[in-house]
Amino acid sequence: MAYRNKGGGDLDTDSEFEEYEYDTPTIPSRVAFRRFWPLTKGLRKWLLLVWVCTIVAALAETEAILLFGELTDNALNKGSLDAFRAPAAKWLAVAIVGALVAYAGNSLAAWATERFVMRLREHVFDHVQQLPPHFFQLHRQGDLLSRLTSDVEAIETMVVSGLVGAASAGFSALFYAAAAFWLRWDLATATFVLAPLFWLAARRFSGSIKDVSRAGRVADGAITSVVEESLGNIVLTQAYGRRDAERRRLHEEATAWFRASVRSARLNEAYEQLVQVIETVCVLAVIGIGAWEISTGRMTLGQLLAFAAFLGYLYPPVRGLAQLGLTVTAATAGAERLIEILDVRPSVADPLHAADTGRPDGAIEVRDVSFRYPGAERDALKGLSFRVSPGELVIVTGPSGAGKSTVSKLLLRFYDPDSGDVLLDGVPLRGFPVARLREYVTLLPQETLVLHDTVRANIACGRPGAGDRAIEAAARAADAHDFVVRLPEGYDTRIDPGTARLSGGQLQRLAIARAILRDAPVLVLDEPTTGLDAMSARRVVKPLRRLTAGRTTLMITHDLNLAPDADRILVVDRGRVVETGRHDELLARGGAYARLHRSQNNAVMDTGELRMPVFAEEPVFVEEGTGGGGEGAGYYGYDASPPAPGGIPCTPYDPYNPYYGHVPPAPQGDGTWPGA
Ligand SMILES: Nc1ncnc2c1ncn2[C@@H]1O[C@H](COP(=O)(O)OP(=O)(O)OP(=O)(O)O)[C@@H](O)[C@H]1O
Repeated sequence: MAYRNKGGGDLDTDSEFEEYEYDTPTIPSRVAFRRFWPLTKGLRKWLLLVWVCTIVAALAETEAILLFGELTDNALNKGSLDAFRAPAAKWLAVAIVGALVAYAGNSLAAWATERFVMRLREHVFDHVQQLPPHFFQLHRQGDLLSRLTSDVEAIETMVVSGLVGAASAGFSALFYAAAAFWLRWDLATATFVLAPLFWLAARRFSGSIKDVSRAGRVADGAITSVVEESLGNIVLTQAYGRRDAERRRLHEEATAWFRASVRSARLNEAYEQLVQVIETVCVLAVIGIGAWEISTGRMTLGQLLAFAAFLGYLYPPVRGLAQLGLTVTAATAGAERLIEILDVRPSVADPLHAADTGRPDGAIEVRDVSFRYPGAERDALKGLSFRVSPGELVIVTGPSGAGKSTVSKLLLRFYDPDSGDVLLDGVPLRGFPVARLREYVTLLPQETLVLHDTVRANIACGRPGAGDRAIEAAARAADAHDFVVRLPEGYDTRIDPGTARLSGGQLQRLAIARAILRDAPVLVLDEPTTGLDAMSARRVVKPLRRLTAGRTTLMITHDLNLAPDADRILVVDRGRVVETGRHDELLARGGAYARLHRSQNNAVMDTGELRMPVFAEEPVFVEEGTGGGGEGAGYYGYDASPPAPGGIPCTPYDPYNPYYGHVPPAPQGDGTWPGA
């Protein structure tokens, strides 16, 4: 698969990387057919039956035309009603049989092709779902949508026209031609000499039609992308007055589509008109030769009319066959786009012999792992090594782009390392079937993923088949039950990915409930508090602690407020672990972690109120030495627990308490917090 840089030049920055897109390979129609042929398994017998029906229907029409010749010569020419009855009855019977068979054949053809299209859609969809994350960064979502919808429909056209239309046109042309030869071989030969003209005309147009169809499909994908991206970013569009810019973007893609559509219509029309002219030449040739034959008495008028009728019937299938080439060629442009996707291989595969481990304890070892994203120029991880014991909570932190999220992708086996190994309970992850591994390792991603379904289904997707009690228990443990029951339909309230019904923090608590229900021995939390305001972040801390208790947890975070809770902290930089230890050890060491911590704290302490709880829990004044509220010397804290014996009075540990670890300031005269 070739990468193409829209701007040209070498691939060197990430943003440039995003600009890359795949070049759709061009393939001949027969290769496209061969590629999708296996999907017709089980349907082929029905296709054969469709063909039988087509043959019978074409035979019936041929017979009807012969009866028309007979009627002309015997009944019309002689003006005899007696000579009319028998052929007329026969014609009617043949027409009824032909109609019934054609109806049955066409209905069966529709059933078989729609079934095929359904299979194809599911096949492509299923395939896309296994593709690695970078594939989705390289393809715009709108383009993928258009491939899964309109390009699949193009294959439908290919199948309907290719398998059913070709058979129908082919058999009809064959029978009408045979009948025409049977009637008058010399006349038939004279007219068929002109038949290759149809084929030549189709050939002349097919290349251009394919090009223009391909351009149309690409433009169609681009339009869907622009619309989809624009609707997804509607707030940005409206708030920053980007309507004109968005309109221009749509206009550019729509112009490409407009050009392709107009050109396609012009090409098709030109082809149609050329074929009309060829047909007229053929008809004139037949009438000329026929007139001469009748004048010499070698042919009756009935024969000439029947012959002309055959030609009249013959041209549509012959034209159809030539046109069909064009239709199939155009549809192949859609097939190419699907094949391009089907050719992308998932980055990981199930092992031939799966490890038979049972539920693991959750010991993780990352052993000298190096990894580079496909198409990237730099390693994301370089010789990364660390271990996590069962039940440990390890925080992975470090500067942006250090490789933290890449670790989570390797742990869930979105990718396998290029060298080194990731092991779970001593077994390399490659030894686990992907589905089983993901039962053992649960990811809580940064963005909260919501299904278009009820709250209940959104929690239950952590463990399909979970009962209502288990769902409710998980929701309670995630501190979600109270707000869920206040929703209009409680657990049956429908939510969707863009829901405004629930806040970011509430959605995060639903995600925690889902992870609690999944009950995996290993958890990977990717920035669990990022994107949440201080209040919401504070509210997910308790549920997070319940979730991580007793599980091996790798928490990827920039939020060092959570760090004192961790058994160990790994500081990752440029794909390697540069420091490891507990929060206080690392602070005392004064290295990379201390710098990160300082920069974060400076940023936060500058404003102070960022970490100030606004209304959730009233700070209480704790009298020194008594542990109770009251007047006199003491400190402000979030609960009434006594200060550390002999130490500086300070609030009990709470990552979101602005005065945690500091001597609290004196209350102001009006009872408010200083700086509030
Ligand atoms: N799909 C991708 N293709 C190519 N390079 C990638 C891809 N995803 C990430 N990278 C690169 O790999 C490196 C590590 O990325 P990663 O997302 O793991 O960093 P991170 O530490 O999680 O950063 P952040 O804290 O900003 O999320 C970065 O240089 C990034 O640009």
